[in-house]
Amino acid sequence: MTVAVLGSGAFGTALAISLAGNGPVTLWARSAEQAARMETDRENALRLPGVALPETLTVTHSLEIATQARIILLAIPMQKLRTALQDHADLLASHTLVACCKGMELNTGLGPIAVISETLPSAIPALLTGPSFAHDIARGLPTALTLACADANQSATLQQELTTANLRLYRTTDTAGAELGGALKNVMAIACGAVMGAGLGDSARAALMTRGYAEMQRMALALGAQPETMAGLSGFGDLALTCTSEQSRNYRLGLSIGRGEQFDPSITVEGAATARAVAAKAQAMKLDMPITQSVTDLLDQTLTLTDAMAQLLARPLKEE
Ligand SMILES: NC(=O)C1=CN([C@@H]2O[C@H](COP(=O)(O)OP(=O)(O)OC[C@H]3O[C@@H](n4cnc5c(N)ncnc54)[C@H](O)[C@@H]3O)[C@@H](O)[C@H]2O)C=CC1
Ligand SMILES: O=C(CO)COP(=O)(O)O
Repeated sequence: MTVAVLGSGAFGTALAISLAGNGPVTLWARSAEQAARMETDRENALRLPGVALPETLTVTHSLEIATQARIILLAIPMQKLRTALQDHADLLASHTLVACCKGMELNTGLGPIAVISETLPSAIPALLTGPSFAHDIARGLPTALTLACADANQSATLQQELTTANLRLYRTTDTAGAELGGALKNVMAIACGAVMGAGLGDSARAALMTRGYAEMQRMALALGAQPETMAGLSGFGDLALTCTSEQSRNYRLGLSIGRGEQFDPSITVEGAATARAVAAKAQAMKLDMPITQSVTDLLDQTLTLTDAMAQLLARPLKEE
């Protein structure tokens, strides 16, 4: 077994299903009960109902078994990643660890690659990111993602090993760009959902996506990312998907804000903590990121959507 996936949520299960088409894959579930249920039912009824688990996919609660694999995909939410790595440092050290989360750590402003490097310096950190919904991958629909690893040889090897029949990977060594694209687009998806939920229209959303992309680039380029990465799958591609589809949880959180409805707090919405982390980082870097700041204020309920839109529209006129 070459590959294991840690985290049996929607994305981890979908990736494991797709990778199982290449050969045996182990999916690690944090809960022993869930692992047993998935093994028996051959389905992740909780997060990915209606999709059968292939025979080459084994679900386990034993991290000793899962970490026999050389390549470990970490399908764990960004804000939980550090704890998960610390809790299992002895078993995960020296592996190739491919983070599959999209976000920025709230207390540190770091992305998943930096969190892996800080926590487990002997591991080889990489990132799998880009436009893809778990249900689409699990159903075998065509998907293209970005595999980012600072080491060019590792990046090429991982690209080969993690590409499947329906999951086409592009590679990059620009880990900063890949991380920031995935983190920042979630914030913009909340903004777009809010605008659509409030009935402000498709034109307003297109404006937000475009100015949101400018904001994403402002931070990413200041942090050393390549413009080509931002224009690729992990940046523009994922922004386009997440800001326009109700499959996105970030977008749906925005919709509920725009409609004045409650949102189930148990649903994983990476953009919420990330908006706050990005806003703090932007302030520290003296970067102008008004959409991110508005999303943070909306989430904190210190600003209404009407006032947020009025503020954005009243900003000084400038060149594009
Ligand atoms: N669902 C999707 O369509 C996609 C999700 N992603 C990313 O994948 C990441 C995970 O998202 P989902 O799987 O959708 O979320 P989810 O909410 O379905 O599952 C999260 C999983 O993480 C596990 N987990 C939480 N804390 C943990 C800890 N401390 N140690 C070990 N495991 C822990 C949970 O038990 C759960 O199985 C997020 O960063 C998300 O942005 C990326 C692309 C698509
Ligand atoms: O990252 C995703 C699509 O690429 C999934 O989006 P959500 O986390 O908003 O559901």
